[in-house]
Amino acid sequence: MTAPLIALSHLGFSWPGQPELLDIAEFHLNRGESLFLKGPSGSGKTTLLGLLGGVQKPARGSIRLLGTDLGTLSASARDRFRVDHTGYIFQQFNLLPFLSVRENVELPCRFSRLRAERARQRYGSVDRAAAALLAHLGLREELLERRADALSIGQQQRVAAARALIGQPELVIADEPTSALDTDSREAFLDLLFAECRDAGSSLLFVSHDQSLARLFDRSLSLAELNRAARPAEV
Ligand SMILES: Nc1ncnc2c1ncn2[C@@H]1O[C@H](COP(=O)(O)OP(=O)(O)OP(=O)(O)O)[C@@H](O)[C@H]1O
Repeated sequence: MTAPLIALSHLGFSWPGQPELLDIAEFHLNRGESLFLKGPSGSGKTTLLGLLGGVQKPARGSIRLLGTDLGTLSASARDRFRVDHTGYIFQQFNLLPFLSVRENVELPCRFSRLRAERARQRYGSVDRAAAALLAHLGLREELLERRADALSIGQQQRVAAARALIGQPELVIADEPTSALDTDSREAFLDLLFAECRDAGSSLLFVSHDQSLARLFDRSLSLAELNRAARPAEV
């Protein structure tokens, strides 16, 4: 059996001056698995994603990604490790407005040699990788050189997904990426995202309030059930 992609053990975390927010005995995500993580507003979902990406450090316990304990890495090594192995889709997409669509998608390959190399191996060049991913996600080719802020919300979301997927990171993290879309567009976007993650062999960790999407994933989990520090109202 292969080791899980993420293995979290006895994690504790609190923001400065605040009571303990997360107390999680065990959590794992398998290679290639898609997981739906739900929880009410303020329950710590984004904080957990930050810990899994090595943005924050746990006060206790360990988080292993690909067998590496993130807590043993320096801040700069964690940053490198994150960009090599994790793609993010944020709720507000966080595209750089003054860059073109293509430049936004290629950004992770500027910071990660590993992802640039994988993109080249698979598609011949980083440019071609960006164009292919955008085409798979349904974005018309003539939009490639447009500024990112000239796109509709649905189009920006596809650009954000292509940016997360370029260079086949082992983990794709999506934090409420569909909240700005109507129900039909949400499911259509998710179908494309699943197909691309499958193709790249990436695991998908997807956070949302929208319980109706849970049935589309391999597994669904409630943070409140996992988290022993959850307030009773959250469970
Ligand atoms: N950078 C920060 N500094 C201090 N406190 C923070 C920070 N980020 C989050 N918190 C606090 O941690 C708690 C959990 O926030 P978090 O954003 O992780 O929840 P969430 O479940 O993702 O919420 P939402 O669904 O509304 O996005 C909140 O009480 C919040 O105020």
